Amino acid sequence: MLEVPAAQKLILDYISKQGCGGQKQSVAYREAGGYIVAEDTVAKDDLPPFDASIKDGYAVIAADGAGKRHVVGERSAGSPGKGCSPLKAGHCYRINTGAPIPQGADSVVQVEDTELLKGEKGEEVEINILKAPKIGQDIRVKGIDIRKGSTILSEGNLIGPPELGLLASVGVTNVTVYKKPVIHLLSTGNELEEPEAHVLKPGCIRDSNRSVISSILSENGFPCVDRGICRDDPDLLLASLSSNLACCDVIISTGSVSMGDKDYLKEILVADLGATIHFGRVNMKPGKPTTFATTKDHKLIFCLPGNPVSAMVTCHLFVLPALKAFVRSAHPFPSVIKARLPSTMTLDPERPEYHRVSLQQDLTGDHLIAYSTGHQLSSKLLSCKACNGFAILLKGTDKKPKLEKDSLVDVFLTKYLY
Ligand SMILES: Nc1nc2c(c(=O)[nH]1)N[C@H]1C(S)=C(S)[C@@H](COP(=O)(O)OP(=O)(O)OC[C@H]3O[C@@H](n4cnc5c(N)ncnc54)[C@H](O)[C@@H]3O)O[C@H]1N2
Ligand code: MOO
Repeated sequence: MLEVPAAQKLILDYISKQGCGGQKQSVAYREAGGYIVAEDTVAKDDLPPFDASIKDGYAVIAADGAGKRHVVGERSAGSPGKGCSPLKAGHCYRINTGAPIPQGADSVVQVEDTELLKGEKGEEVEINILKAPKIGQDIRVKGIDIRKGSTILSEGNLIGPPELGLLASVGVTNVTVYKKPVIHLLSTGNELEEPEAHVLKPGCIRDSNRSVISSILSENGFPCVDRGICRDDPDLLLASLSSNLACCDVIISTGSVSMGDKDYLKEILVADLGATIHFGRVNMKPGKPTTFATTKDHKLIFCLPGNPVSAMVTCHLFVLPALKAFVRSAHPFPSVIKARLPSTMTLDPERPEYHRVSLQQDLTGDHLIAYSTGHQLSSKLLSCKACNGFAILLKGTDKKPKLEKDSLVDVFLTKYLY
């Protein structure tokens, strides 16, 4: 039975050795959120494209020093404003934040450092500058934020909100990214019904795994195709797997991988589809029966355990890193941080455990506090509610059956902390 890090390494090694993924495509920048940049992207224009005022105030000639100025025009953002002659000594323009600096001006004085001396018909005529201005004061020079031709996004960058804003601000409306895998998701089990089932048939339960997994994937920028529920019937399973494999890069299934007499998946994968099973058991709780297989044409197949918590945990630990490696993310694994236990925690005597925790700030201490989400039964999805990480706990031994209060543990982050 493989340990979790060895299983993770095996998956990523396979993806990199067999060259799974890594194909490039051009996408409209409005659709590019969640993609990984495949080619360095350069700015088409300077930002700002002209010298601009940082303050609402007056554009002046610094050498004129403090004292009186005649107001000869105005400049507002996005419009030419009034007056267009180059600024002369003793004159100034009224200017707004973001407006172009008029020709001849070399400094901006914020309105708070001036006083109005004379106005006529609602127009300013003369002002007094209270403090001698410095050259360049409150001017955002052309290209200071981004230089035309400079690299704004590099290969490997994840496109999120600021990256989209960068593309927008320099007019790059198409970007080359790594293609996302086509992912097909299915549940297996005779007992499963759709969540909409009003009254459950005897012995049946509602399918929650597809909802959880498709949501984890989409939260991480990977849409998937929902292929519904497949019954525990070898012919149906084979037909479903074959038709899915014909048009996807990755299959994620849940259920049917343990030791039951209806757990047909592994057998079908090997005997009927000629797939290779790289591992079929992992030394972890939950998630022991997690199975990773590949076809001859290098499609990835993740058969996750049916138990809802096991499916969720293994999706985070194995599927997401694989999908991120497929799109050449520089960071396929989420961060692991140290957190403090607020109370004693009993260790599982059989397997290393990925214990669901809710990380919370401790205003007095130097670490986050990892509160257990309660009973850790593999079926109990309530133990995943408000969980933002998994505490990685070693198997308990006679010598060390539990961790003491205040112990520091490694926590695998599954969500950003707000
Ligand atoms: N003899 C053994 N039995 C089991 C072992 C073992 O080592 N030896 N391992 C156990 C562990 S650990 C797990 S985890 C489960 C996983 O089994 P399967 O992957 O074959 O999953 P199923 O048997 O189909 O389902 C398990 C459980 O989860 C419920 N389920 C399944 N699919 C869904 C779904 N889409 N939504 C909600 N709930 C689902 C299902 O009804 C079962 O209760 O095997 C143990 N057995
Ligand atoms: O491995 Mo199972 O996921 O413990 O219930």
